[in-house]
Amino acid sequence: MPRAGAGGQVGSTGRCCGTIDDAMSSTHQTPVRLVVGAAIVDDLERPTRMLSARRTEPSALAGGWELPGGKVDEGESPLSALHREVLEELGVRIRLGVHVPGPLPGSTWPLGDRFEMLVWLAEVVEGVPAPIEDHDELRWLDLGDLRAVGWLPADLPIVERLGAMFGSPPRS
Ligand SMILES: Nc1nc2c([nH]c(=O)n2[C@H]2C[C@H](O)[C@@H](COP(=O)(O)OP(=O)(O)OP(=O)(O)O)O2)c(=O)[nH]1
Repeated sequence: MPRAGAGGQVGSTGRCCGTIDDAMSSTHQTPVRLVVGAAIVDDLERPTRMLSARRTEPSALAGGWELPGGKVDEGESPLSALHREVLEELGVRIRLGVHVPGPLPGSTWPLGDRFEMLVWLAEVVEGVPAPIEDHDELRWLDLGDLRAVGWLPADLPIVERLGAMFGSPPRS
């Protein structure tokens, strides 16, 4: 699996190519915007729980649970964006684990028509997560019960994959 190394700068994903490096050094071939998300676990080496966050906006997505993260800004690398978003939203610094490959070219996960997401495992190295921005509640989920919250629809395949990675497929 790709390591969580330094990434190139990117503003959109570009669907042409087949690797995460392509997604991370896109040439803006489509209007699809790149989003990054962190599957934050309690311990990267021996995970037992994963953090979920409940969105507050926009109204169409409010109340849905998701992975902390957000859009990659123009001229920003995906990994810088992920660290920035997690710090802004939860007030914590993280250490990244493996990339969680998605099904699209560039190893991204589809989020409707307008967004694609790169996902990494992560653990907190400084601070205690709090719903500072964009969320009104955080919840640690047992890895065997990842479906305990109402995930945004686009997150369900990601959660399924994470459950398989953790060796405990989520209950339906
Ligand atoms: N962060 C995140 N966004 C997700 C997930 N699932 C999902 O469908 N999305 C959607 C919601 C949004 O339409 C889009 C990401 O936008 P965002 O609102 O999180 O990005 P952001 O924090 O940079 O927000 P903003 O500054 O543009 O307001 O992707 C997920 O697990 N995490």
